[in-house]
Amino acid sequence: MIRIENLTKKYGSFTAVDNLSLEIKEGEIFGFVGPNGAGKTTTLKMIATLLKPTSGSIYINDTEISKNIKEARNQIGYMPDFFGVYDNLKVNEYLEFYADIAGLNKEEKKKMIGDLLDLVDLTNKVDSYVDQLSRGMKQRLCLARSLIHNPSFLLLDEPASGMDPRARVQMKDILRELRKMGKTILISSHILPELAELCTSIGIIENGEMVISGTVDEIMKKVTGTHGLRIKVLDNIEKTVNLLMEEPLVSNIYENENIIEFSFDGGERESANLIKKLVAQDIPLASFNLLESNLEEIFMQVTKGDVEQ
Ligand SMILES: Nc1ncnc2c1ncn2[C@@H]1O[C@H](COP(=O)(O)OP(=O)(O)OP(=O)(O)O)[C@@H](O)[C@H]1O
Repeated sequence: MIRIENLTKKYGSFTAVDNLSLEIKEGEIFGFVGPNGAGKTTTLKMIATLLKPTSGSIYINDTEISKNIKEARNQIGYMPDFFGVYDNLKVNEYLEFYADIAGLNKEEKKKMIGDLLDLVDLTNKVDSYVDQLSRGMKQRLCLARSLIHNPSFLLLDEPASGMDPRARVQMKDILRELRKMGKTILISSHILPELAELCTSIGIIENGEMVISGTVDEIMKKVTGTHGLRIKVLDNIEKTVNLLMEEPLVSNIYENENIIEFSFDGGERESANLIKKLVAQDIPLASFNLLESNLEEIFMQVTKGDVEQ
């Protein structure tokens, strides 16, 4: 568990992180979202023990990190937003270098590097020069490096930035795999919809302050009071619309061919009940999704300071 209490970082008289608190439970993927310059990198660096907070506390499993920096570093894997330059270094040499720093013995090193190359799908690039890798490959190598000492917590600063859509999907698959392996992950991004489908919780930061945090569902409810849902039905559209009109949690129904969008004032349990009802009425439901565009709107809304906290 990572817990941050009233964290503040000042650069001279400028406050980059302002009294920030958050908690990330074990096994979560927490999305840390905010516009450029919001204070994400500064926060991640403080958790990674690379930057000293001006005030406030950071706990890893109930131990304040400044009390035992070595132990905190053992537990944390940090992937920075910029990848350094490594002239004349091959992929395996690069990972061996970091494995040596982490103090792995020969056998551990061989196994760990093999496993990590497999995880990030770079096994066939083991003899390539790091500088000659594509951007996506470099990002994946950097992720592998952050995992070399087998940390429980991962801090990833914009891991998919600059990647093409295919590479982003691949990065997301790797992150899901890491979650299955039991890692707790904090991932920063300035793109909210990209994180929404991956993360268990989200915090939105602006001007160093946490504007809103919670599960995607909770945030949607806090901001709009409702979610936007989109369903696709193969036929029986009129019957579906009539059924939806009878639902007290449904409003603003909009229909376009066999796609129906509506606002829904309920949580996941209520959504599940709605699906059950529709299917029980023989509605051929082909898909049922949360409207992603609403997340964009939320981000725009909260980062304009429109939201009451
Ligand atoms: N070493 C520094 N000295 C002075 N100001 C700094 C320093 N590092 C960061 N800042 C300022 O602190 C603020 C927060 O920066 P930070 O890099 O944490 O934001 P960010 O949310 O990670 O942004 P981005 O998405 O652009 O990476 C910015 O206004 C930045 O200019």
